[in-house]
Amino acid sequence: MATMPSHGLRHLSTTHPWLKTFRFTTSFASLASSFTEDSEQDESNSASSSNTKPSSYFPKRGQTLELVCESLAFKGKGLCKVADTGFIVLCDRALPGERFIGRVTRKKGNYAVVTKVKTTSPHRDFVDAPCEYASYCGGCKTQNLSYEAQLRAKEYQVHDLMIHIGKFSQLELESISIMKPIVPCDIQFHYRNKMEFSFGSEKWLPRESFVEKHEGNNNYALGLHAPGFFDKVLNVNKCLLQSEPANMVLAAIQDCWRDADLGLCPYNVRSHIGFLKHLMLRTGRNLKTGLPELMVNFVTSSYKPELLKPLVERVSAIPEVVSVMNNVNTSVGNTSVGEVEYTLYGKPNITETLRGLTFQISANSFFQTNTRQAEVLYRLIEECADLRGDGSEIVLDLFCGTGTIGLTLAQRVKRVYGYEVVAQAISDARLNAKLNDIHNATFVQGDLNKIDESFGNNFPRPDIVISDPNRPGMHMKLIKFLLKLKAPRIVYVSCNPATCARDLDYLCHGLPEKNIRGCYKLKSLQPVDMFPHTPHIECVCLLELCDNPS
Ligand SMILES: C[S@@+](CC[C@H](N)C(=O)[O-])C[C@H]1O[C@@H](n2cnc3c(N)ncnc32)[C@H](O)[C@@H]1O
Repeated sequence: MATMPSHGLRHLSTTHPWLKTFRFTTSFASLASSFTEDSEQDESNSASSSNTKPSSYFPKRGQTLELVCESLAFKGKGLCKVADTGFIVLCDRALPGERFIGRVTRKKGNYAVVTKVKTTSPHRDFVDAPCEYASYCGGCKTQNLSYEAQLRAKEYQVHDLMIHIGKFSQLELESISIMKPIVPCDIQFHYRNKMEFSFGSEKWLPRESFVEKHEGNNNYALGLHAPGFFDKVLNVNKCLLQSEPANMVLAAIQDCWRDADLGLCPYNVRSHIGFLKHLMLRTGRNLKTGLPELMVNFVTSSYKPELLKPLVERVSAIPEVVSVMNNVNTSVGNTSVGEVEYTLYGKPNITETLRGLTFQISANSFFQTNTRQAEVLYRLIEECADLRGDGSEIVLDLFCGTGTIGLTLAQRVKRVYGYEVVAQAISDARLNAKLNDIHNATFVQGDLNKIDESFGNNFPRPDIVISDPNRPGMHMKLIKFLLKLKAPRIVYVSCNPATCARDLDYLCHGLPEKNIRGCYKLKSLQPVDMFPHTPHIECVCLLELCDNPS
């Protein structure tokens, strides 16, 4: 199989007529194009659909509207309807119940995007945001909403998407309890084990504090990109989502990196000149003591260890820091994965435990970002898998990453087969199997968007398929493969309820216009909150093969 990662959303926008008619439906399910990251593609589809269905109402760009936010849509945007028209507008940082004046900034197919000009009456469930950057930072968007209200909004979103995109009935979802209440995250701050900050030569400042343009090092920033700005960075000294020791590292670096004597300058994403690109902080756990251990990863545009030396000395003095890495990325792109990686201090990886197994995490390997809630998620997956435990079953782990799900099931099954596109993740998965003395797991690198007829020849028919794709969901080729494979049970783990609903629809109801028959029944759907204060929602879905597929 080829190994080029690709995005499977193209088929979302072309095969679903609802995408073209959402003007006439009421909920954010109809705004699925805005739920996806490949919005360029979907925008053009929505725009062309607006030509085919001319609307009687469309606000003008620059027009101000008085709006009330009804609910939260994908990416945490507030969904509002223009009074008397039902026309849908989306507004970043508008929260349910909030009445506000919004200015139309963009028309997107059959809906518009507005920016908030002024709140006229606040939203329901208001709480003070503990983070000083909460109003600007792109990471947390709903810190001002009580956690209970955040959970309600997420649950409502999944429910609505399952009805409008998944085409499941309210009766199915509610009366026979297919949809379970969302599982809350018991820790709502300091839950992230990985944060990536950017160095920038242009500090982003909120309008009210923008007095004059700062020159020289005063304009340098280390933090998170302000939403919508690829070149401006909001300087942050602390992030309430990461661990306390990670905040100590961030503070230590902030304290010294601008010192002119050090000769350090951030990489400028416009001129492509400069040295420091990103700072990645990963928190793991010391297996002997159970205490946190930290990896600090400097991503730079070239290899100049002498320049990093003062920073390395500073952070390695923090007892929790056991690894300082340098990923050298010479490309003009903004990614943090280097072409070459150097260990500047300590060891090249950190460790973590999950479901009783040990995992080694390197700078660029994928690992669930909320370890504590991943325990909950994996327990739910295991419950859905409902293994007999007699070592007779075969598990197919699709989109296996570093093998974590498959490995946590391996001890109770005959064999696990894992597929994943990233080569490094596959070598990590094999290493993790060895580390845990697991010998019945096979991990194969391959692109699941590019499977052909031969896919499936190298493993026996599985009893259970686990599928955990990233946000674009499953490619139609894979859906067709699964419908042909007819494994008795599929556990679908999703981080995007919109594409999840679409894939469940295909697997359960088929696609009659393409002569594709669904053969699964949705038995349970469990939303899980892995990332409080952010718009992200995880779902664990159990599908069982129908006796008599309709
Ligand atoms: C949400 S992660 C799940 C990882 C893993 N199951 C876990 O729980 O840690 C999705 C994984 O799918 C992989 N992936 C994305 N597109 C893929 C493709 N086309 N073919 C195979 N794997 C892909 C990503 O590299 C990533 O590791």
